[in-house]
Amino acid sequence: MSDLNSPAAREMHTGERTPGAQEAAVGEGGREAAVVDSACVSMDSFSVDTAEATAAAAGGESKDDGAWQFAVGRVLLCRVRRVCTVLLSGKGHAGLGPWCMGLVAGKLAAEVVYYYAGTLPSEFYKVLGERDAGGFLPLLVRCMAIVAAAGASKAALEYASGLLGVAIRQELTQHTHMRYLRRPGFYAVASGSTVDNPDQRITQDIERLASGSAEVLPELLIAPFLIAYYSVRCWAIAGLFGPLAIYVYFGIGVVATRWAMPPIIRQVCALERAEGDFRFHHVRAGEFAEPIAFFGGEERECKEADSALAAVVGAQRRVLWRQLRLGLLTQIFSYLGSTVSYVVIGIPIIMGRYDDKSGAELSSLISMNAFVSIYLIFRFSTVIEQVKRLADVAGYVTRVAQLWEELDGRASAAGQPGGGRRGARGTAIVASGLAVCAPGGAQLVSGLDLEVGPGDSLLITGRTGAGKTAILRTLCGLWPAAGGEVRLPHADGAPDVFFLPQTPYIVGGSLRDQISYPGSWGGRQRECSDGDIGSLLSAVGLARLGSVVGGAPGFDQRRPAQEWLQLLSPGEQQKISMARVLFWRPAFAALDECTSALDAASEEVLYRALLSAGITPVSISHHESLARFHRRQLRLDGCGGYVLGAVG
Ligand SMILES: Nc1ncnc2c1ncn2[C@@H]1O[C@H](COP(=O)(O)OP(=O)(O)OP(=O)(O)O)[C@@H](O)[C@H]1O
Repeated sequence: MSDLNSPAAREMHTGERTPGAQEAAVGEGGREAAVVDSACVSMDSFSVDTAEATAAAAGGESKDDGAWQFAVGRVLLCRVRRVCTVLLSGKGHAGLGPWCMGLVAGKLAAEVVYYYAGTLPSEFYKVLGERDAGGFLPLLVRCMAIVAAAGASKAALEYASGLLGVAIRQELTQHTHMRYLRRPGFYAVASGSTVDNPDQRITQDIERLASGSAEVLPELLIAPFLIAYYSVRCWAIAGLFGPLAIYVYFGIGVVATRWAMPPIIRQVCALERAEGDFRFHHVRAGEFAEPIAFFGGEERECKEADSALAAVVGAQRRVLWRQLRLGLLTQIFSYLGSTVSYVVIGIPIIMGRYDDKSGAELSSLISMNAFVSIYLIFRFSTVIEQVKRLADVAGYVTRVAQLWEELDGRASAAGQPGGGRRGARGTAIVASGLAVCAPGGAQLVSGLDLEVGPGDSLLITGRTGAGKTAILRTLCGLWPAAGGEVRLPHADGAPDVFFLPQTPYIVGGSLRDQISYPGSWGGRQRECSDGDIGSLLSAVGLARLGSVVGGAPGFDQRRPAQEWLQLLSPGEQQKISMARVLFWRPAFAALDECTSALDAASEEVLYRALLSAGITPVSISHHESLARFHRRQLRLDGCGGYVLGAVG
């Protein structure tokens, strides 16, 4: 481990997670975080993990595999344990433990059927060898019934295993949603670059983890029972030498796969990252099709897409290469297994153990012996093969757990005292000595003293990049205050400031959903009636939208977000956003260039509607024409300083 904790190894740390966040996760994590003991996520293993991820992402192997295996083993085990804890304490299905146990019981029952199917050849050897015409027909009927039952149980078990995969996926995804889609983690993780492609981890990696483990786990769980049973049977027929030889053979297989598995986990992680980047490129190209077409940027997009594809293909090749190493081992192990079975069967025969048997009895015994020992070897081979699949599952466990750990870090960092603080509730927006810093640490505004009371509207201006939006982010709590204090007015136990971002957010759903988004706000629930929709559309100058959707009967007609985006121009999207403010009637509205796409007349209509609804605006704008709707102006100089005064 020491070489991996060296400064050189630490230099490889990519910033995928900050050590501070990691320590915070250890110290202040949630219920599941507590399950992961601190040793699991210590700085040592973290260094190894991120250094390795860097190497993997670069497609290189900079480290000694032995140390990597140790780190993977320790960290990975804790992550697996965490996933299991989530599944076993699941809320959605009253825990998946009974589910899993049911499937294991089913598999064991099916094994009884397979056992009887396996002994049939031995019985046929005996009946046919003794030319027993009377026994042949009943045996044939029994054979058909047993083989049909074996086929039916295999199909039923595949169905049950598929259902288990779906249940695991639902449980893990809901657990992730609960942690991801809430403050403070969502904004930081979704908008930052702390873990790559969180969306892919939630939508795809969890699914692969679930389907993979639903197939692998029951096999591994029944393995000890079957191995014990067939060991006893093998011992009874071939003596102690039989199971002993097979055990030694299996031991060699375990050591070999232990050596070949970790590089696959690492490459699966790198592949998933490349897949996520590739998909992101296409999602973005679709989202920005119009600007790309206006720019004539298709050729460049094609080059970028090809280079993202090249990264995926390269990662796939590396995974296949690592899998070949493990595949060679598992396949050779499987095929050599049949040779071991000949040894197990042959030695007792050569030693004269069955010399007293007739020809038919010996054929029957050899067949039975072959079945028992080959089945025991098959069970061991299955374990080794499942380990190969487990390597892929482990890659997905790593990616999903990394996302959880990042969310833990965010949650606990939010609870820790930072440079600034959020003070007691009041009736005004107050900033005292507020220092605003960008996540990289660059100071944007310092020593800001500000109080905006009801009716005391404020316009924030300054050159591009001066930190106007940064002030709103800090007031809202999306960014922690680097120093000083923030206080927000409260009503119904929640902040009474509606923050409207620079980019309008149009959701999928009905017109009623658009206007009443986010459904409940600031601890308030409000019915959005047909009358509300009609009057709000008129207030923001969007009455035409009412007729476009077909009047009141069309207010509840659901449309995908994409369709709304085609139906509404950027200016109309801003009007819809303003309709939301008017619908929720907050005491204050923080408006970040919310009328930037509107003509002056429409801007005036919106601001008059806001003021007559008694909403105090705190606006960011480059439009001087907006000054007349505000009492005071905060001018940022772009160097950390500011001037606050009356509009004039
Ligand atoms: N997530 C981030 N990480 C690092 N720096 C950031 C981040 N977000 C914003 N910044 C930086 O903070 C500075 C202020 O950004 P901000 O969005 O507040 O500017 P602004 O004054 O609102 O500009 P504009 O008039 O263009 O909207 C910018 O230089 C920007 O690069």
